[in-house]
Amino acid sequence: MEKYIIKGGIKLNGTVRINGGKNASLPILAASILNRSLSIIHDVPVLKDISVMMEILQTLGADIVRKDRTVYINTEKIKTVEVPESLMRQMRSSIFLMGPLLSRYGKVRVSYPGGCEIGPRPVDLHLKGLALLGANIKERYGYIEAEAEQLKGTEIHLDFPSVGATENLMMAAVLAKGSTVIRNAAKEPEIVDLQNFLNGMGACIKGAGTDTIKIEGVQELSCVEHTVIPDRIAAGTFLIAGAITGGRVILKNIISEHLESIIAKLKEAGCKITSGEDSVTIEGSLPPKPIDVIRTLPYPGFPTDLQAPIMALMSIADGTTVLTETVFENRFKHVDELRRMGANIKINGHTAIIKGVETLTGAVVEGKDLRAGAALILAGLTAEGTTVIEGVHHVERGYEQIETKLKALGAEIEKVQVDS
Ligand SMILES: CC(=O)N[C@H]1[C@@H](OP(=O)(O)OP(=O)(O)OC[C@H]2O[C@@H](n3ccc(=O)[nH]c3=O)[C@H](O)[C@@H]2O)O[C@H](CO)[C@@H](O)[C@@H]1O
Ligand SMILES: C=C(OP(=O)(O)O)C(=O)O
Repeated sequence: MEKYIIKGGIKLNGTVRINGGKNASLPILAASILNRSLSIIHDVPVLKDISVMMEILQTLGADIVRKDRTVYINTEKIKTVEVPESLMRQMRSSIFLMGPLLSRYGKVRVSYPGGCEIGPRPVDLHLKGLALLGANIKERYGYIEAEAEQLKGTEIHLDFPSVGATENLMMAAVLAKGSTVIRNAAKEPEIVDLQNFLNGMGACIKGAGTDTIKIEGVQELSCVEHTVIPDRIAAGTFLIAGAITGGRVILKNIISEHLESIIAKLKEAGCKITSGEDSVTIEGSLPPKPIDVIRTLPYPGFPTDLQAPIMALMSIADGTTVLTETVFENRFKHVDELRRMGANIKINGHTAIIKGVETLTGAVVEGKDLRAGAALILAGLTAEGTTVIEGVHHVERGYEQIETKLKALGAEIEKVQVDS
């Protein structure tokens, strides 16, 4: 078993390059199925979820080569439309295979996807949308099967602006006959990136980034070359690392517009932040000021993926913060672990009331999901003494070599192998 061991209390100082986004890369890799030819994708992060998606594509018959940060995928020889259950269960994003396979081959068979346990994560909106596009869907024996000789453009109104459903339906509609309109679509930057990738291969999509996306079906698609947008959640995490240590951190390769909601909250916490064209600098000052209210919301609201990290910061604020999680049912698994480190947090339904304490203290804790793990690393960076964090495999789903990057900023952090 691997663990992170952190000696806290060091102000971080230096520059970190933010890698291409996990959440942007995953649907884009799945979308490479659509062109039945070559996709060249730059700045694909080296992460567990990405290797699972590449393994799935390879199992389906795609040729994949990674050279450094660029992935070359040729999907000309896809030979099956069934994704093995063992791979489906490894992450939530395996559901992205449905739209492209159904659209391209008229058939798909997958099991229910896995992923972090942050509350129920149904796929009803994905399936409802695919059915509206004309798919005949059967859910039986733990599998979802969908068939349609030719998907047909239609109007889809999402009950909730689900990121994954918007992306899956965009991919499904690209080769459908006629026009599709997705209303109440999610507006996340990763959806704009997917639109740009798909349009790069010849799709005709407009409106990503707004709540109405229009897709005019086309018959054929071709090769594409694309660079994935920077990971705004990793960027937010490193900004909080600067804030929580009272340090000075410069992020390179970011799109500052994507960070507006987190930057606004970190300014409320008393941090000095300056944004350049593709960089941002944070200067933290301790103790952080409390942020009165934080509510997670779909983009451009405060991202649920930064809820746990900002809670770590507010644990040492000079006052009380009320933080409400509105996107996921059960995303407070970090709270008990932060309490072990001395945090004073009360939970009332979906709301956490965080009374800042003067210092956190090192303890043995477990990151039970990806962002919970990140929050505990952040807490460990500020805590007195040594923090041992279990659950490295969750963190590695979404952060590329986080320990190496934090070390380069001056942190005392090691990833160690421990006999379990
Ligand atoms: C790979 C990826 O991009 N993951 C992100 C994506 O996840 P994901 O695409 O799974 O998130 P969604 O936006 O779909 O989910 C938001 C909410 O909608 C619900 N829902 C979703 C689909 C559905 O069919 N039915 C339904 O009820 C979910 O249970 C959840 O409560 O957006 C989330 C919200 O910003 C982020 O936390 C994830 O990091
Ligand atoms: C919940 C997350 O990812 P996924 O949707 O891939 O589980 C995340 O990135 O925080």
